[in-house]
Amino acid sequence: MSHNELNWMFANEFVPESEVGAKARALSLEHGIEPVALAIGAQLGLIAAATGATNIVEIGTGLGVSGLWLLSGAPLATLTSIDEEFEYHELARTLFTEAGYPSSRVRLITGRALDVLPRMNENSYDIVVIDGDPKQLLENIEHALRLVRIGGTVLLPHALWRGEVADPAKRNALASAFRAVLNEVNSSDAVITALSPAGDGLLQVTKIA
Ligand SMILES: C[S@@+](CC[C@H](N)C(=O)[O-])C[C@H]1O[C@@H](n2cnc3c(N)ncnc32)[C@H](O)[C@@H]1O
Repeated sequence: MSHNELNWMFANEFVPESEVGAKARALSLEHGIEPVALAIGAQLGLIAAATGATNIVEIGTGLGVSGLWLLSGAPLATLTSIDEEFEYHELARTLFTEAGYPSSRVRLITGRALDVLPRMNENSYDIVVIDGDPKQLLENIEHALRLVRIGGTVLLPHALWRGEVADPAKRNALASAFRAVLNEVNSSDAVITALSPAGDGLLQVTKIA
């Protein structure tokens, strides 16, 4: 195994997950949902804490693994999380409650992201996490950059999409869409960007203008 692979595994296994988080992760896998990697979860929590986030939006609740990490860093924040699956929201609600987060602070909106996002206020949120349908990545990024306030951050787990983004031989639609997003934010003067190779990649984009 290469040094990079060892570091990657160590960084992922180094992070302790809460009891409810581990339960949500196990349940997610049972339901065929891919939760964010541990290292990504920890990074979401850290960014929520470091930015003093009070208003967070998430596209793709799943059973709440990423949401629990976000709230672990900003326990007083309000999380608005969108998912099209009502059953997932029912389970996620139970898990958020079990973790001690009241329903007043976890707003679960059941619906399709592209129906819900246009109704949300622009320049209003500290963090927007995009973890919904990757086929709608370009539209979701556009909405996320609209919703986040100046100084706020858009977070994109899976930004390296299964190792395909870094492989120029992979030219399928998803790999190309992720590459297009990376190129676009990299060349924009309106944002500051960092790309972490942890998990399946985490793109971090802070809006500065
Ligand atoms: C990768 S999972 C999210 C995992 C979650 N963030 C976590 O860390 O546990 C993607 C989620 O997006 C939801 N989803 C897929 N397409 C969607 C759409 N068009 N609108 C809203 N939610 C969608 C799926 O139901 C699924 O729960």
